[in-house]
Amino acid sequence: MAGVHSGERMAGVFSYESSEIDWCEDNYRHSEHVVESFNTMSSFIFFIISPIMLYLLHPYAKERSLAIHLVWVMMIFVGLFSAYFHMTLSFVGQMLDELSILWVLAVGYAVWFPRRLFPSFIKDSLLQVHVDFCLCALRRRSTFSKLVLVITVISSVSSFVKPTANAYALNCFGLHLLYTLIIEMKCCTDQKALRLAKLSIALWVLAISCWLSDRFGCSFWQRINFCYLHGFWHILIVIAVAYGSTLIAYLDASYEIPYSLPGLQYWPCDKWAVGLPHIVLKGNPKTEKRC
Ligand SMILES: CCCCCCCC/C=C\CCCCCCCC(=O)N[C@@H](CO)[C@H](O)/C=C/CCCCCCCCCCCCC
Ligand SMILES: [Ca+2]
Ligand SMILES: [Zn+2]
Repeated sequence: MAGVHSGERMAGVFSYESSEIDWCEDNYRHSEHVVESFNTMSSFIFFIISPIMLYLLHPYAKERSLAIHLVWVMMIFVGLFSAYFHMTLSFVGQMLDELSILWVLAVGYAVWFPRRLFPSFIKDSLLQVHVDFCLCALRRRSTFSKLVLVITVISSVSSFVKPTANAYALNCFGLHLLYTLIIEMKCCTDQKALRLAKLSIALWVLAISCWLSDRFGCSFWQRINFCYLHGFWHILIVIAVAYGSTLIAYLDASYEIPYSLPGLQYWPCDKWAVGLPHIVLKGNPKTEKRC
C-alpha cells in the first residue's frame, strides 16, 4: 500500500499544474497541452543566444580556459527546463528550472569571480609557500571553486525545503552579481566597458521589473489584457546575461591574460548601436607567457 502511495506521489510531481507557482499568463489559452504558450515560446530565446555566445567567446575561452564554455552550454539547459516548466507548470519543471539557474550561477562564479575579491582565508592561504605566481593563482581559483561547489550542493538540497522561496533566493545571487560588477567598475576608465556596464544594468533592471510586475501586479495586467511580462523577462534576462557576463569576462581577461590585449566588440557589426558583445584578442598569445 505504501508503495502505491509513493508511486502516486512520484507521478504527482510530474503532473500538470503540480507546482505552487502560476505566472500571470492565461493557462491553456492556445493549446490544451501547453499551459502557458507565450512563456514557453519565449524560453526558446536561450537556444538562439547561447550558441552565438559560445561561438563569440571561443577565442577568449581557448586562451583562458575551456571551462568558460560551460556557462553557455548550461544556459541551453536553462532554456530547455524553462520551456518544460511553463509547458506543464509541474513541480519537477519548477525544480529543474531553478536548479539549472543555480548551477549556471555557480559555474559563472567559479570561472569568473575576480581573484582579488576572494575571501581572505583563500587569498592568505598560499602566502607562506613560495610557489610560482601562476600556479598560486590557479590553486586559489581551484580552492574558491571547491567552496562554490559546497555552497551550491547545500543550496540545491535546501531548495526542496521551501520551493516557493527559491526564485527570490536566486534573485539575491543576481543582486550580489550586480554589486560585484559595480565594485569592479568603480576604478574602470575604459569607455567601452563603462557603456557595456550601463547597458547590462539597464537591461537587468528592466528584466527584473517585468518579473516582479508579473508576480505582484497580475490583476492590473489582466485588466488591460496584457499578461506577457514573464515572457519578456525571459528575453531581457538572457540578453542582460550576455552583456553582463561578457563584461565580467573582459575584466577577467584584462587581469589574467593582459598579454593577449583583450578588446570589446559587437556582433554582427561593431558600428551598430545594438548587437552581442564579445572579446577580441589583439595580442599574439603564442609568443607570450601563459598562466
Ligand atoms: C562573477 C559571476 C558571473 C556570473 C555569470 C552569469 C551567469 C548567468 C546566471 C544566471 C542565468 C539567469 C537565467 C534566467 C533564467 C530564466 C528562467 C526563468 O524565468 N525562471 C523563472 C521561472 O520561470 C524563475 O522564477 C526565475 C528566477 C530568478 C532567477 C534569477 C537569476 C539571476 C540572474 C542574474 C543575472 C545577472 C545579469 C547581469 C547583469 C548585470
Ligand atoms: Ca498562468
Ligand atoms: Zn520563466
